[in-house]
Amino acid sequence: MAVNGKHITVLGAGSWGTALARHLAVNGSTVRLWGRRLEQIEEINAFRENKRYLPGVILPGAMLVTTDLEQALEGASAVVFSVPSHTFRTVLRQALPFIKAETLIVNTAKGIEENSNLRLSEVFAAEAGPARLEHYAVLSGPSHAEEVAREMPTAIVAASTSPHTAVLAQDIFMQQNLRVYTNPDIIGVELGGALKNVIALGTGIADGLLGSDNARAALMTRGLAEITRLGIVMQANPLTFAGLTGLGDLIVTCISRHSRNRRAGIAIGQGKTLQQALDKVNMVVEGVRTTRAAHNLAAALGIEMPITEQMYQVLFHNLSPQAAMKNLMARGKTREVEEVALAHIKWQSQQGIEL
Ligand SMILES: NC(=O)C1=CN([C@@H]2O[C@H](COP(=O)(O)OP(=O)(O)OC[C@H]3O[C@@H](n4cnc5c(N)ncnc54)[C@H](O)[C@@H]3O)[C@@H](O)[C@H]2O)C=CC1
Ligand SMILES: O=C(CO)COP(=O)(O)O
Repeated sequence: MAVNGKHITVLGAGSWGTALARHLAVNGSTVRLWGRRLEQIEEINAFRENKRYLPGVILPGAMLVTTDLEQALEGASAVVFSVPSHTFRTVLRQALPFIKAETLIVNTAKGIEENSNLRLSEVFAAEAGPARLEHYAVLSGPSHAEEVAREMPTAIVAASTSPHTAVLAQDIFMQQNLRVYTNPDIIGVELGGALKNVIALGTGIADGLLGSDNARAALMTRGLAEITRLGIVMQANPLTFAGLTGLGDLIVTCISRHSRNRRAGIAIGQGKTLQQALDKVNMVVEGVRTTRAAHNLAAALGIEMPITEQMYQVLFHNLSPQAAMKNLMARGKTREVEEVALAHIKWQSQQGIEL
C-alpha cells in the first residue's frame, strides 16, 4: 500500500516534528501535527509559525495542529514520531490505542533509552509487539530542522528490517531537496544517530576550550572508531558507520551552528556547568542521556570507548574538560584501523558473506 498523498500524523511539535510536518505537507500529503502543550499549539495555530522551536518558517494553512492525540491519529496511514528519545516510550504508549496494526511507523528520534539501554526499535517492539517491527522504520542522517524547513539539499536514510517498509518511508519523504536512501541495517542506523551526539558534545567542549581544528578532527575520527567498535559487537553492519547516518551525521552535528549538542558542549568547554549549558540551549540535547547509556553499554559489553568514558566523567562526575583532554592524549600506544578491519571481516563471515 502506498502512503503518499494520504493522512500522515507527526507526533512532537518541536523543531524536527515541525520541519517534517511542513515538508510532508509541501510534498503532497495531508498532515496533522500533534504537540502536548496547549499554549504552544495555540500559538502555532494563531501565527502558522512555531516561534519557539522553528522561528521564521511558515506552515501551510491546511495543516491541522492539535493537542488531541485521538483526533491527530484518526485514520492515519503513517505516523511519524518526532519526540525526544526519553519520551518515546510514554508517547508511544499513549498513541498505540489509536494506531492500526498495519500503519507505517517512522521514528526520527536519536537516542538510546536510559536505564534499559535499549535502542528505540527495541522499545517499540517491547511496547507494540515484535510483529509490528515489520511496519517500523527509522529516519536518520545529517538533517538539521532549520535547513530542511528551508528546503536546503539534504540526504538521509530510511532504515527498516522490512525492505518494503523502508521503501514506503522513503516514498513519503523523498522530494527534490530531500534525497532518501534505504538501509536494512536498523541497528547500525540507530546506533550511529544516537552515538554521534556524544561525540558532538565532546567536540563542542574541545571547541569551547581550545578552538582547535586538529582536536575536533581527532575527536570526530576516533569517535567514529569507537562507535563502530561498539556497533560491530551489537551486530551492526560496520559499513553503515561510514554512511549518512554515521559519518554524515557526525560531520554535521560536530560542525553546524544549528547543533544543540555542539552548542551545549561549547558552553561546557567555556566553563558553564551542564545545567547552565542545557538552560542556554533550551531544546533537547540528546547526547547527555545517551552518554550515560553508551557508557553502560560499553561497560556491559566490555568495549573500550575512551571518548565516551571521558564524556561520562565530565558530564556526571565533574571531571574538568582540561583533565579529560589530557587523559585522552595520555592513553597508551595503539594501532589505528586493524581491529575495525578484523571485526568487519568477522561480521562478514557471520552474515555468510563470502570473502
Ligand atoms: N532538530 C533537528 O534538527 C533534528 C532532531 N532530531 C531528533 O528528533 C527528536 C526531537 O528533537 P527536536 O525536535 O530537535 O527537539 P526540540 O527540543 O526542538 O523539541 C522537543 C519537543 O518535544 C516535546 N516534548 C518534550 N517532552 C514531551 C513529552 N513527554 N511528550 C510529548 N512531547 C514532548 C517538547 O514540547 C517539544 O515540542 C530528537 O531525538 C532529536 O535528536 C533528528 C534530526 C534532526
Ligand atoms: O541530529 C541532528 C542533525 O542530523 C540534530 O543534532 P542536534 O540535536 O545536535 O541539533
